[in-house]
Amino acid sequence: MVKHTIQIFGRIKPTKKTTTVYSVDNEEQTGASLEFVVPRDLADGFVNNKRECYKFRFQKVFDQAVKQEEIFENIAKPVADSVLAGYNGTIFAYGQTGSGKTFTVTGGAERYSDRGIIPRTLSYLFERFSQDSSMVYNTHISYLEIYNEMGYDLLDSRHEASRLEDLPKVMIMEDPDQNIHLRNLSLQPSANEEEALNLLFLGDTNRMIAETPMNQASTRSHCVFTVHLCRREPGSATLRRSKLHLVDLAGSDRVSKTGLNGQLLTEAKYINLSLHYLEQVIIALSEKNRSHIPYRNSMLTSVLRDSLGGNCMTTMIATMAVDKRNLDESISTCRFAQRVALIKNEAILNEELDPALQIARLKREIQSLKEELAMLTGEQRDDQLTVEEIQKLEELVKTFLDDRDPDVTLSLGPDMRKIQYCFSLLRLFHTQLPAACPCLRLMFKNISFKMMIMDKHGGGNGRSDGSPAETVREEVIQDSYHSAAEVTKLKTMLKQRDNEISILVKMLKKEKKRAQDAGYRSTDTISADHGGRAMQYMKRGPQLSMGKQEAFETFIRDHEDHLAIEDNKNLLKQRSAEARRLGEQLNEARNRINELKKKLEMQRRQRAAHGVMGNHTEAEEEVDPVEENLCKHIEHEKKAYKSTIGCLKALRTEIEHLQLLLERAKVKLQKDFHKWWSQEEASSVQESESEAATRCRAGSPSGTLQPSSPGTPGFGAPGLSSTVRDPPLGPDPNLNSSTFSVQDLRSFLPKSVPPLTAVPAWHDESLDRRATDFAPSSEWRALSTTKLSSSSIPLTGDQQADADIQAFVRARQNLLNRTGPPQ
Ligand SMILES: Nc1ncnc2c1ncn2[C@@H]1O[C@H](COP(=O)(O)OP(=O)(O)OP(=O)(O)O)[C@@H](O)[C@H]1O
Repeated sequence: MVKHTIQIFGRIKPTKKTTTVYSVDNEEQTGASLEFVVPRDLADGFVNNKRECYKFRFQKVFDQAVKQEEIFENIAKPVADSVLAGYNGTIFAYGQTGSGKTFTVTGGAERYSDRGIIPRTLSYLFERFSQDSSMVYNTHISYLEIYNEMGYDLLDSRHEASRLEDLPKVMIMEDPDQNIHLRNLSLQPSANEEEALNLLFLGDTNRMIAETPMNQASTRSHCVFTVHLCRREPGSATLRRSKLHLVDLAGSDRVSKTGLNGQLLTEAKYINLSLHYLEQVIIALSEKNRSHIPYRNSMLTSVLRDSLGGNCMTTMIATMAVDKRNLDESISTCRFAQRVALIKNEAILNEELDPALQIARLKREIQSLKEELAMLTGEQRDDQLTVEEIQKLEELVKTFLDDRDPDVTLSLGPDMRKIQYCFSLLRLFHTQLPAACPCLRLMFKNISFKMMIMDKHGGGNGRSDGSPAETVREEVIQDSYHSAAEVTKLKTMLKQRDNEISILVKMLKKEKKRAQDAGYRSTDTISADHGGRAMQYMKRGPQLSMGKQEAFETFIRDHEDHLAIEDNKNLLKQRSAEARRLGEQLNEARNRINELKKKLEMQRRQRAAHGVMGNHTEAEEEVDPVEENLCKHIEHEKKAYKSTIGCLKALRTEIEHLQLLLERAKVKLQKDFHKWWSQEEASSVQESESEAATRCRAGSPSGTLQPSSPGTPGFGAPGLSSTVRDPPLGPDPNLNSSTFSVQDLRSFLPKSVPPLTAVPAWHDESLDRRATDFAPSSEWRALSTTKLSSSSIPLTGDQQADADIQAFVRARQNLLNRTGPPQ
């Protein structure tokens, strides 16, 4: 058992704004300290108007410039090491909204170097597994989100969550020993780093997609990413299970300060309540002689029960923003950390026996002891070997004979019946070999066991003793007498299978092409696995119409993440090219090694042949310089090969991460766009309605307005719900400006008015021309200078298309107002 107080670290988020006066001292003997100096006038009613200095102790404080790598090395690596040793570990980030919790735990969304604790820890763990061949490791991942006191499984791939409520709900269960179990939380196996990172990505994407429209999920919910580890020595019945929780808590901002109301206030209360219960648990744990710890008050404290005052090595990262306006929140975060530092945990090695394995091992031991006893007491077993036993022995002998290793052994245990049977098999084999020639003997070792048995018994007229060896012999004889009909039948079957395969290949190709056509992303940048989720999300919405697609492209160009995405794309291309180059180098090195090996083999054979001929001299027994040289060369090539593999592996990890970042950025763009688009549509409707109302009030239904006759461009058929405010100025000169929506217009029309033609004759070219000409520059400038409203665009009469065109023009106008036309 290891007694250990919770380790607390501070991390300060970089800022360009004026900061409060603070100092970090990491040189103190007792750890580190963080001190805030608050001018007395500012302190009034602010934090505590009696003090000017606030000093807090930490294990270490990471100031603004500290990079993710250092955070991982100092904070996460020691915890990961103890998890590898079999202890439970938890790292949780606590701090106000926007102070860098997600950045620290998961990482930034822009650069590979911004990878946070989770991806780095996964990378580290899998690297350690690969270095330790004495153990078998098994890893599972779970990802839980707690929002408004409800748990959700972020890794459920069966669900296409568009809302948080669509995700499976996770329930807390407690067994009689008061152990907590999370029902419905899936544990996903991950055999390597890539799979684990994919799970992280899946969870993060689910979290992002399922965000409530009103607020960012990361601010309002707690997330617990857990690595479940099981390790054992091969064949051992003892296994060690450990868990590593990596926790990104909701923002700790105080409700009173946030000025929220309505739904947000309810949520904030929940969050504050769960963080309040967390604080209560922490206070209770830091008080001596407290017998009751109120873990059950909230889901978060129930889940973290082991991490707080239990069997776990726990570390807290207090994240802080030090701009002036955040001073009081930072001080409150530090105060919380000081209380956490008082909590003592007792981590124990989670070792257990695998009952199934233990039983099997004991059974084997009993059997072996019985056989040994029988041998020692002379009580030989006289029952026959079973068919399975005989088959197993024959396989053992075959493997033994096929093995080129001169030190190979044949272990049969103490059962005399088995030993005798194997001897008889070996004798059979031995009598077939020309005794004088060792080379031939070696060659014969590679002759299949089946052939050997057949040879021994000649052309099938031997006596059948019913042993498996005999059965094999008979099978072989029968094989040779296959009738022509049988062969034809087999050939036909083969052909059928070939046909089936070619049909399947064609289908696969078609499917692949379809996926590529539909794909938003380019396949050279995004791996198939990673793309799945984002594609699902994109497919969920309706296909973008032309106008919307245009707006989307413009939106992307103006999006704040655009530059970062472009940078990452370029970096990805660069890295992919490097990876290709390294791959080619590897192939070349492999070929060179194979060539060298062949030469070496040849050299050895020549020398051996020399020896067999008997004309070798003493000198030839010595080390052959050619051989030695070849060996050195091979070693050298192997080293280069290994180091290239190392580089390629690192590159692969980086490429995968970049792919994930791009994938996530795309999902975010898509989501932001849909949100923005619906806002534009809504305001468009609102505006047109208010304009119409103004005109109605003025008593001027735009007197010149004429209901369109069939074939007249500009107005849709009754039933259109789009928001055509003005008749088009363009193609139809007969129509004057009007500011009616179609609904308004319809209310003026007699019921008997015949339906208007939905798609005017000029529509196609005109719209197509617009769609293609809408490329930046001329059209953009024209639009921006003439301040075109949606009414200046001729409409199609198609409800969906018209709505899109209207919204698009508005959106474009807004963008222009915001950013100016693109050059
Ligand atoms: N150490 C850092 N270096 C660079 N950027 C940072 C750092 N810490 C945070 N940021 C940036 O600050 C912004 C807010 O950070 P983050 O989302 O991690 O805050 P948070 O505490 O998780 O907020 P919330 O409570 O809303 O989830 C992000 O854009 C992030 O990239």
